[in-house]
Amino acid sequence: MLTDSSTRYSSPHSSRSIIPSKQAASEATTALEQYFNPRMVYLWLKNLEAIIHLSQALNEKLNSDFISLEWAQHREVMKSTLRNIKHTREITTDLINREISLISSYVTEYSFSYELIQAIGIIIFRPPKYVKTIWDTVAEVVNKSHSSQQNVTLDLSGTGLPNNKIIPACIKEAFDGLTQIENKIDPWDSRLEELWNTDIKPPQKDLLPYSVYNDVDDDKIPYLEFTTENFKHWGVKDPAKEFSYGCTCRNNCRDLEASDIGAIYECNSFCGCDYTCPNRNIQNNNRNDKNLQIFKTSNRGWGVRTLKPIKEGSFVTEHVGEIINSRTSMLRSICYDKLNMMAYFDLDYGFDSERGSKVLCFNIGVNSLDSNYWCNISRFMNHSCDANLFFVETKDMRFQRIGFFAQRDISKNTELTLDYRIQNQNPEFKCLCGSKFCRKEKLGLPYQARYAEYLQDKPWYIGL
Ligand SMILES: C[S@@+](CC[C@H](N)C(=O)[O-])C[C@H]1O[C@@H](n2cnc3c(N)ncnc32)[C@H](O)[C@@H]1O
Repeated sequence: MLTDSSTRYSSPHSSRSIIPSKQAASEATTALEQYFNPRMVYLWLKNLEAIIHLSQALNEKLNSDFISLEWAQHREVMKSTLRNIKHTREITTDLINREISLISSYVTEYSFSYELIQAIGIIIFRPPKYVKTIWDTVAEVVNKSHSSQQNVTLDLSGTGLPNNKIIPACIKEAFDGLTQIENKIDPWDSRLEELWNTDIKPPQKDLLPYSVYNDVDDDKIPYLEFTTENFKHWGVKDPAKEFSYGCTCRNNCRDLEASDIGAIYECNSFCGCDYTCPNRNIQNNNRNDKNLQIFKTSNRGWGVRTLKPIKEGSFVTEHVGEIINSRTSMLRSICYDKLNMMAYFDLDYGFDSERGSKVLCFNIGVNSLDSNYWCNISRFMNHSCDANLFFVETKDMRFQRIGFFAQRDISKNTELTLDYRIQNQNPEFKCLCGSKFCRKEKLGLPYQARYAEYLQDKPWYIGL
């Protein structure tokens, strides 16, 4: 709990107040200015406001520094953020003013409502159909828990994960409140759709960092925010010191070691080598993704291809997105899972950065990389059972990074693919990679064994 009393916030629905420190408030403002576009600002601001109204427990658990800013401060922060932030999209003053006024009108009209949630989602984040589906999904999960009068367990059967994910009571309480509001209010407002449809312009060519090609249909790439570096969502703790360990390679890592748990790591400050070590490509930002293109595939949505040949072992690009902690990832994944949206990349597999200990259970206490919205080109890379890229992780003490490297020589105009290893977790995934090694029906270990064999003796993690 915070101690300094520069700002005091009292929710009208609560007898308690939260007292943030000056530093926390200023950090929140800085984070907003640096990282959030107007849509995200609204999304998180209003979701947090909503949470205050709906659940004390959740309020304490989530982002208390930020929640505790006064509403007047929110507005000021929002305004300056909206005006100063750098966009990859065209955001006009008129749009900003209309968004502010629409949100304000919702706050006045409904205090907090399902409609407001929709407005937030639409204005900030996703087209209407996604918001509706997310809402229905969450409502379904929560309703189930009420009808059975017991904790709801997310069905993880078939994922290969322990089937023990219980939705905390505070989250159920929050969504229950929202569902009650939903029942009272007409769930749709044409103003929202109108705003969505009229004001959000497709990305301007010169603002997009990559070329885009579509000769399959008329689709435009989805509304996303492109970024070149990872950033941390609220509440993400840096990895504990114990997370890192150094290699004992000799010869400045020209004789490389393999990794222990199926992942490959870059060298770090715990290693004996120096910055000239060839196994430090991600941290030295040696990526080379200028010649990549986003293109529409005939059967798997968008994909990425290279317009120039790539040599085996080259560092192609980093996987960039938003680093979230396990709580945030659990909240988001309730929706993402059901919507078949991309899962996360777990950054510190096997290590709980919050408690600083090893974890046995996948995904609990670990930070993840979410590139469903903030992303770079790697977000469009499709899966292949015979992928031409592989990934390497850093054990960076500030936070980890993921790099994609060429598994073999890749000729120009070839699609770049990753092995999501998804069939091991989700047998429902219908792979359309078309490779002769496709494991549509060959799941599990046989493939892994073959993969290990394939990788043996390949010095493929050295950047060229
Ligand atoms: C990381 S996204 C890749 C970009 C995606 N194609 C798009 O248009 O946004 C992952 C999604 O692409 C699709 N996908 C990727 N590889 C696939 C494959 N081999 N077979 C079928 N679908 C695939 C699936 O819908 C998956 O959830």
